[in-house]
Amino acid sequence: MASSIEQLKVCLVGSGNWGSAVAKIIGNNVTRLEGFSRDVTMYVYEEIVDGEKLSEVINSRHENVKYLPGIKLPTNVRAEPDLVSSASNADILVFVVPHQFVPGICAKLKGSIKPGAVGVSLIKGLDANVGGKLELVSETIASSLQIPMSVLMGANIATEVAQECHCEATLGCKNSAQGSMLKRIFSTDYFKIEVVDDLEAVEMCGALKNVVACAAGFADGMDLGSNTKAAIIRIGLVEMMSIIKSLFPDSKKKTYFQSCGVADLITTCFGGRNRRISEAFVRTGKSLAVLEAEMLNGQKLQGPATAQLIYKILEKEAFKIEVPLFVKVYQICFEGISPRSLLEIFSIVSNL
Ligand SMILES: NC(=O)c1ccc[n+]([C@@H]2O[C@H](COP(=O)([O-])OP(=O)(O)OC[C@H]3O[C@@H](n4cnc5c(N)ncnc54)[C@H](O)[C@@H]3O)[C@@H](O)[C@H]2O)c1
Ligand SMILES: O=P(O)(O)OC[C@H](O)CO
Repeated sequence: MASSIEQLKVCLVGSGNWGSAVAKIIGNNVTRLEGFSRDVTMYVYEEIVDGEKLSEVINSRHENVKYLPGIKLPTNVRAEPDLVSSASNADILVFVVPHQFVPGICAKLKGSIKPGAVGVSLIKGLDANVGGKLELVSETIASSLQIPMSVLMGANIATEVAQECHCEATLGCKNSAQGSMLKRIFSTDYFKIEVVDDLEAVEMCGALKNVVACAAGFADGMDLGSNTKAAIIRIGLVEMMSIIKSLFPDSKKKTYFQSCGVADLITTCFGGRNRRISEAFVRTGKSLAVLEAEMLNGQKLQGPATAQLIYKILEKEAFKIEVPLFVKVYQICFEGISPRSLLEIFSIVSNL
């Protein structure tokens, strides 16, 4: 960490829907908190929107018109299309890009990070290392950039957070001083943060709930009703706990009662894009890739890719756990089996 008299500078690596909502929070917080620089940079993957560069639109109108329209960003948040320039003098790096882009971003940032910088990942997804073993996104970033990482996960539909609806989130952090410091930059009177040290379980919850959301969306697409969706959420939670316990035996049960656990699972199965696209997948018969392109306006899906990774890892490790819901979501997304086969999970479910 930088010395206490230095003003800690924050960089958001990412400027999508969630990145922009969090930029609003951090941009406002650093203007009232002691010890932080007012200047916040936000890395923008440059694109042209209605004939203008998105980074220039954000800097002139203080609004991310593509990914978070209708929400004003603080004027001290500066959009920067050059990744290395945006991040190289930051003390706190907030990673908030779809997980698909993490390896490319880390490769570009390697060697350009300020000594003593710390990172926090808001990314809900998983990675695999060169040996094909599961790797947390926070681990990928930590090992690639040689910085300590924390994670922030929770029931946080970005637009609702940006509209200042009451929300909670879980900060997974192994170092209590870093946890307190990070809590300060994210906390507001409408965004409540709880710090826990069960980092791995917090991050895994954030990634795995997207797979359950796909199952919830398939059920919605088949008009199966609320009771069936509740059963899917329950089974999904049991399977999430089973996967997490198998991979991280020291993980704690109480973590599931944090915002990152049950709460995020519920919100994502009702209000998230993974649910929405999965419903459309059943109703229209179009591919997930086509629906992602047609319906998400540049936003990315995380659930199907996470289902695929988990399936491959469980297969490779020959795990002795039963996760029929996770397997069905993978098979529906990638092997062309009928969404109706999801109903088969009800005859083979495991219990807590
Ligand atoms: N949106 C939410 O409600 C929400 C809430 C909590 C967590 N999250 C998580 O936050 C993470 C980021 O999601 P988001 O919603 O901010 O993003 P998003 O899906 O809204 O936007 C996609 C982003 O990716 C960028 N991009 C496209 N191609 C790129 C490339 N090649 N390299 C780098 N960036 C590229 C786009 O410019 C855009 O900023 C995800 O892991 C998501 O699961 C999202
Ligand atoms: O829109 P989703 O499905 O990516 O979910 C958004 C958030 O993760 C909910 O907390």
